[in-house]
Amino acid sequence: MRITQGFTFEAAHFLPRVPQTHRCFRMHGHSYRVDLTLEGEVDTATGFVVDFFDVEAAFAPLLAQLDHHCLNDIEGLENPTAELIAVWIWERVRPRLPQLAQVRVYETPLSFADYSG
Ligand SMILES: Nc1nc2c(c(=O)[nH]1)N=C([C@H](O)[C@H](O)COP(=O)(O)OP(=O)(O)OP(=O)(O)O)CN2
Ligand SMILES: [Zn+2]
Repeated sequence: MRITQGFTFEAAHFLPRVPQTHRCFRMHGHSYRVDLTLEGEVDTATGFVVDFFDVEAAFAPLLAQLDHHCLNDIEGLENPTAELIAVWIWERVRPRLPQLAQVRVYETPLSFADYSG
């Protein structure tokens, strides 16, 4: 069974490694969405793979770091592409939630990156 909990946050960023003529070289913002997918057996007692509340609690400190911040200022996110944000989240959430199977980061409603370790 796979379950998914979604989160949203607002953040500024720029992409320092694209050409200066690329519009993403300039500071701008996105309404990001993060989907955390967890995989496992359904506990017969609770009916849960993992309690969604536990997913929220595990992600809360990261959400606080990301929301309404400039992502480039965050350690490990100096080049905050959707791909590298997904890796950054994976590395910090997986130790708390070993059932984590995928991190999906939407930079726009139509553009996202998936990471599964
Ligand atoms: N593989 C990736 N490509 C791009 C990334 C990325 O993270 N991974 N990021 C960007 C920029 O952050 C850019 O800001 C993306 O957003 P946007 O310019 O809004 O892209 P849209 O295509 O939705 O813009 P429209 O205005 O709707 O055309 C670029 N590439
Ligand atoms: Zn961008």
